[in-house]
Amino acid sequence: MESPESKAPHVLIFPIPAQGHVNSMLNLAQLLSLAGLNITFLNTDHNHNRLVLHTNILHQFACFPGFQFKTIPDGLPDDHPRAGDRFNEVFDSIKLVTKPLFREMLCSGQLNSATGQSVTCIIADGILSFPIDVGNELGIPVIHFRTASACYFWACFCIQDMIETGELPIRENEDMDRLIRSVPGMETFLRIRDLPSFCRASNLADPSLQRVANKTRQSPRAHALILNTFEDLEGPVLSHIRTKCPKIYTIGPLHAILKSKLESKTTLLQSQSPNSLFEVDRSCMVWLDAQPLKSVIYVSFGSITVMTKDELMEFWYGLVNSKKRFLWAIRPNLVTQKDGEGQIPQELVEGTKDRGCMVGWVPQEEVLAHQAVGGFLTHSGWNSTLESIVAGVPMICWPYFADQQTNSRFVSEVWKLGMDMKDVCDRVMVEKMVNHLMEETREIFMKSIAEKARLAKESVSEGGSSYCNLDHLIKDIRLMSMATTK
Ligand SMILES: O=c1ccn([C@@H]2O[C@H](COP(=O)(O)OP(=O)(O)O[C@H]3O[C@H](CO)[C@@H](O)[C@H](O)[C@H]3O)[C@@H](O)[C@H]2O)c(=O)[nH]1
Ligand SMILES: C[C@H]1CC[C@@H]2C(C(=O)O)=CO[C@@H](O)[C@@H]21
Repeated sequence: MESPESKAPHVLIFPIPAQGHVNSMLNLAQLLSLAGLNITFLNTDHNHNRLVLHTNILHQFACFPGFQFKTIPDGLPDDHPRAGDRFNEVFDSIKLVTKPLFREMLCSGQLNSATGQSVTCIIADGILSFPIDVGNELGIPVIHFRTASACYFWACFCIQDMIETGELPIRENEDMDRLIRSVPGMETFLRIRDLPSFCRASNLADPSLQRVANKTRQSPRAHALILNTFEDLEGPVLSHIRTKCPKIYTIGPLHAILKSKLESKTTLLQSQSPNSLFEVDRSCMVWLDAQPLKSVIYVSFGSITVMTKDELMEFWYGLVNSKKRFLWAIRPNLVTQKDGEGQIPQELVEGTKDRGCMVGWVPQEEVLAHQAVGGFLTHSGWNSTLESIVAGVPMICWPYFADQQTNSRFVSEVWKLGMDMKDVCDRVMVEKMVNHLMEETREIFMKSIAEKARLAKESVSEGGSSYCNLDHLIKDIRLMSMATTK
């Protein structure tokens, strides 16, 4: 017999094991916990250990009696890099190892909440479809949460149409600046080079292309779709997505809505730390404190970008030659091949000593909010893009893969929040772009990003679209749980 308490919603949250997915899902987990829901956050063993090692995450969630962490293997050895160039291996391993365990965990009741409640709703990463199958089998509603942008989601949704109209696969010697016609709403600005990176495959059977196209088309099977975006940013594209997925909860920027909800809860706010899988080096904040207002370009390529040593050197030379101050987060596994190894040229050593600061991993939200930061050279990961918008920091985009190619087109051409450097990596271009952003075009970009920052903050404030949508989502989850435990 179910007790009345068993009707309290118990939400299982399950991200794929990547920083950009884990941190936005953790933000959502905290928001739902604040609303009094029981939450189980299912992380891979590997990432859970990294989170525990580098953050105070256990302490941060300890105040929520209905919250628990559970872990599941991703099937990979601990020393696997899990970086962008090898992420297919992560997906293969999830399919082979994690998928059957996930089903088993739900069937066996291992994922019941701390108080014994069974799962009443699953919020699963939108790039995975097996949680929908498991949910259907067990009568548990599943909500898809796609952590990337809506513009990318829509481009992925249209891959099948691009194939049918012959726009894909991209032909040899194709003009990458040719406009794509089969993504409704983007006909006037979306070029081949701006498509999700997986569309660059010459073979339609390419596993990454197949995955992203197929999984995106599964979202209408979910009870609803959560997107970490806001209506005033991606309204037009959201209208298109709504024709396929009518129930969409736009509740972003999640980091900003969480911050605004925590503002009145001083003790909780104080215990917050970045949801980082890497060790945060705070020494850069001391360095930033000593720099003049808006003088620093912050450089980071996120958590899974990899580049060659030669590419790194082009960025380094460009930054030093620009004569601007720079803060560069260089992850330990950012550089793949050990090409061009040798001594660092003296001019780089000197230029960095005078004007630069290089660390492994920074507290990015704090860095972007620092008064010394005037620009962001980014890989255009969606969290970074949203964090930059909220902080009002214009961007230079150097997309690496996935949604980043599309995000950077929107940042530069649609929203006019910065410049796109995609497919180019040379020191002269880096220098030129940095100088443009930090000097010539600075006022224009600052004005447009300040307006977007205002809209973002409005959306997460009481009465704003994301604020209200989060309330609706919570109500929906409560209703679902009453239906599932009847
Ligand atoms: O030194 C650093 C660098 C990054 N971050 C944080 O790490 C996150 C990075 O996320 P994101 O910008 O989204 O990049 P990725 O880590 O590359 O995220 C993956 O997941 C995102 C969400 O799906 C996608 O948009 C990206 O393309 C994909 O690569 C952000 O919250 C940053 O604040 C830090 O805290 N310190
Ligand atoms: C590792 C990448 C494969 C696709 C994923 C994604 C998506 O939602 O499609 C976004 O960015 C990347 O982290 C994921």
